Amino acid sequence: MSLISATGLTVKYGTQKVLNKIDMSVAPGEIVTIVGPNGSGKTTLLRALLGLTPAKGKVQKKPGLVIGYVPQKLALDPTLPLPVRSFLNLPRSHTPQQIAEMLDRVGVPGIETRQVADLSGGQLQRVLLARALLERPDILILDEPTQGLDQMGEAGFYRLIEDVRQASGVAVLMVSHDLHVVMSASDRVICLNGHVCCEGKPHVVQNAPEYRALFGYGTQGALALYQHAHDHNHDHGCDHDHDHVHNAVTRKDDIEHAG
Ligand SMILES: Nc1ncnc2c1ncn2[C@@H]1O[C@H](COP(=O)(O)OP(=O)(O)OP(=O)(O)O)[C@@H](O)[C@H]1O
Repeated sequence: MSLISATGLTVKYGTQKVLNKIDMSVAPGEIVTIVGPNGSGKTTLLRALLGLTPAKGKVQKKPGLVIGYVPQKLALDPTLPLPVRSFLNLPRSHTPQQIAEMLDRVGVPGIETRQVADLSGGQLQRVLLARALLERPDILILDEPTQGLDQMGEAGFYRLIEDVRQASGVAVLMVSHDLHVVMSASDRVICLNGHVCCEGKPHVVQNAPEYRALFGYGTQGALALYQHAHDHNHDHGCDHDHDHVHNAVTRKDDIEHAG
């Protein structure tokens, strides 16, 4: 049984349909990454799954599911004094030993007394991850967890996620722009553009015309890093017009079966 699933999930902001009939799920222990261009609805999908954004359709969660959520942005007043230890004790307190062990586990040992506002981007991401993990989640939901990190920082963070999964069996659903790392660190990739353009194992998705139409070899073309042969068939891809969802879903099915 999946931990969390969506069926026909649709979100509108005013008249703008941001998500159209999304079907997706995450199984126990799986690392699933959502990729898609800016504004394609990635954050909205996470928020709808979490019940933070009103949506039509169905979200089903395993009974008693514990979710560890790391949002894209931390809404903290930088002038407010907030040591790491106090931050990690929100919303529930933990023993000093639990906190010390968790900080060690995520690679930032001994920073309990540092101010959250003074942390580097990479340290803050790890503290946010520690806070989510302290809740002993069945699934981590991470929204662009490596935003603002350099390439080394990104790679290190994804290695850490993989280690955490190995050690605890936690499932991971994340949004990422770091396609190069995503492709190596995910069990499954969902390519989103208002609807699910394609999904499957990373190597299957990266060869899908829908994926190439979105990410191609352009500015975000991390694909070029590990695939140099040019394929001339990448023009007919994920349609930005949501009326063509039926075609995209058919294509999605083809890809899944091909994988
Ligand atoms: N609260 C809101 N009210 C109105 N429109 C919104 C709201 N939140 C998001 N949107 C719009 O919905 C669309 C999808 O936004 P979303 O943040 O989910 O995209 P995204 O794929 O996460 O983008 P990015 O990669 O830039 O983070 C965008 O056009 C955005 O402007």
